[in-house]
Amino acid sequence: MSTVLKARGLKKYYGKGEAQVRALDGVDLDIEKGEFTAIIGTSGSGKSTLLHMLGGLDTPTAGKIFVGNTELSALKSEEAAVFRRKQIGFIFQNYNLIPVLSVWENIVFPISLDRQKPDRRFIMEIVKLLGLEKKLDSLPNNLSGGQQQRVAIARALAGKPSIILADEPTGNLDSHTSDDVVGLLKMTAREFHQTIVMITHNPEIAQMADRVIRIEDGRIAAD
Ligand SMILES: Nc1ncnc2c1ncn2[C@@H]1O[C@H](COP(=O)(O)OP(=O)(O)OP(=O)(O)O)[C@@H](O)[C@H]1O
Repeated sequence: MSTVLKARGLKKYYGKGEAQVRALDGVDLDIEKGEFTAIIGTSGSGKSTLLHMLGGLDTPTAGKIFVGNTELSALKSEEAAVFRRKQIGFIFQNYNLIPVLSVWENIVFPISLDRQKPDRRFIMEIVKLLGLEKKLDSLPNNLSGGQQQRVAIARALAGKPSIILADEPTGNLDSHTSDDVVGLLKMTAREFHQTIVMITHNPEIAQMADRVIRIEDGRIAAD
């Protein structure tokens, strides 16, 4: 197994003095290729902060993050954005689809930002696995929550990133749809050898993971 994502001495402090919040307070973490990791913990424990740091969406107060052999935390913001779009797919609770673009356009949008050609054959494979082939011309608002999240999964996978980071992706879905969506995510990621790190409040969803990490007060409390 090889490590695809590594954090060392990761800290994120917000504010100063009395009002300072230590959202992350020294996290060391190694994520292996192909692993499906769930991150659990109470509200405010630092889960989203950790995920955002791991994906380079925000910069740490201290510590380092490596994606493969690249130190993400050392890249300048424009470099980091390009690197991120190639290596990391994000899935959020609120889907974050663009309402005026069709399903297909949403799926290929991050690829078009880098002026690359989408691999249509590969994306159609994902679309079929996710059961979206009849929805490609629809607008996101005409889809159910579960369908919208499947579009967000297809978008995250479309650029063939090595890592998928998902922040409470089933938070707006009923339990049956949640199981389906995570099952599909797990299946597609396995098919394409991708690594998943997913925040969840749902114990059933956490049970579907290979590894469960509990965050408490900005630190890893159990692994
Ligand atoms: N931009 C910010 N400015 C100040 N404090 C912040 C900021 N973002 C997060 N925090 C604080 O950092 C701590 C960790 O927040 P974080 O969102 O990482 O928790 P979480 O475990 O993801 O919570 P939830 O499960 O409710 O989403 C909280 O105390 C939060 O209030």
